[in-house]
Amino acid sequence: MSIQFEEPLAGSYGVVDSFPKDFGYGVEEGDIEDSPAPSDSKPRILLMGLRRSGKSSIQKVVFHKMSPNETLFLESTNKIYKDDISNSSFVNFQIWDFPGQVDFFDPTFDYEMIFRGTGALIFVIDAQDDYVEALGRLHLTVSRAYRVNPEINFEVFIHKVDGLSDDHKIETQRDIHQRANDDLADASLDKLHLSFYLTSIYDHSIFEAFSKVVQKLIPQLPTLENLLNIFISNSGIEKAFLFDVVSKIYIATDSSPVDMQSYELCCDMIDVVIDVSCIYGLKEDGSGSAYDKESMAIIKLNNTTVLYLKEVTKFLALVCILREESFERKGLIDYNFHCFRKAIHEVFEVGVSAQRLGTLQPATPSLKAVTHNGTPRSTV
Ligand SMILES: Nc1nc2c(ncn2[C@@H]2O[C@H](COP(=O)(O)OP(=O)(O)OP(=O)(O)O)[C@@H](O)[C@H]2O)c(=O)[nH]1
Repeated sequence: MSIQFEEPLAGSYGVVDSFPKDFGYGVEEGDIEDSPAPSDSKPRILLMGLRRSGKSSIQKVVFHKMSPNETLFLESTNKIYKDDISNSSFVNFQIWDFPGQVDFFDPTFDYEMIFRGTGALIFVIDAQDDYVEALGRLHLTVSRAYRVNPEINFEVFIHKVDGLSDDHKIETQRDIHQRANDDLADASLDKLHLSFYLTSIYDHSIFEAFSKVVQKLIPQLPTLENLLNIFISNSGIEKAFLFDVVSKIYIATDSSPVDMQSYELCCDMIDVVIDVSCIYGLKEDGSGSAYDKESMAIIKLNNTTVLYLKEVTKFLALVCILREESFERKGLIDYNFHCFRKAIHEVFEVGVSAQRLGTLQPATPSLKAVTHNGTPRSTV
């Protein structure tokens, strides 16, 4: 990998001469848009938890733009609801929303089949309720799933924390963490790792948590982070997120720490851009798309910060936060962005070709392979 710094422009910024091209798969290029994965072989993200813990609300708010208040009227889920979101999103998964009363001892419930093709299991606990029963159910669920497929990422959403004070949130998280891990230790399941998140549909925490869940399932994540690091350090940018536009999940960011405010700002920018584009960007007969190759936006804030959004792929947008003085070198930023965009396309094209040629050797061969929009797909 070589990066050239352009001398006269700025001491510390430069032109990105080339991004790394060989990402380990090293095969011919292919078409990024075709070869969709058959829907049943897509990896699953399971949403499980007790009744009324908030599973359907999470799925509707994150992937279907439902406003949080509307979830008050959601009916209870009675059977497994499979939501395939890959037509509109980079997130090429099926989200399976389970009814709260799922019974592992019911012979018609084929949990072996379900867990075998699962990438992540999200267990939702209602933090506003007594969570003793939920902890018992969590233990039963994860221990069953782990025995069938130890590759699953186990994620616990301590949900509805909007009703809790800051102290109470921390105490609840500590208590749930402690009890859940004690239960696992008692069952000699110390290797089973649980990750915990405090979430609410009434703020951005649910999008942030889902971002982290999805990132763990993207085999190219280190490459994407590396590309973002190279891009921002050569362009004088403070923070950059690669967003899945439809869900506002960020699938990668540079390695500087994420602060919630920056993330919220970037999410809000996507909303503004898509809303304005829907109103004023479509053709007179209503045809066209609110998000396409031409999509880009610049928002200057009153604190000398600039937000810069640009289209990367059909599903992805780059949103950057930078200072006004750095934005004076817009030409340089745009040139570096051009190289960055090309590299991102190559990452996913290479993945698709490898899959087509059957030469891909992902980190966990039993589960992950790359699909047309870049996310892993099950090979079971
Ligand atoms: N305060 C608060 N309420 C929430 C949150 N998420 C969901 N809810 C509410 O919780 C209630 C239950 O939500 P659902 O999404 O139907 O729960 P579920 O887990 O899918 O329920 P079942 O389908 O019965 O398993 C609804 O009234 C939601 O509005 C949250 O983050 N905060």
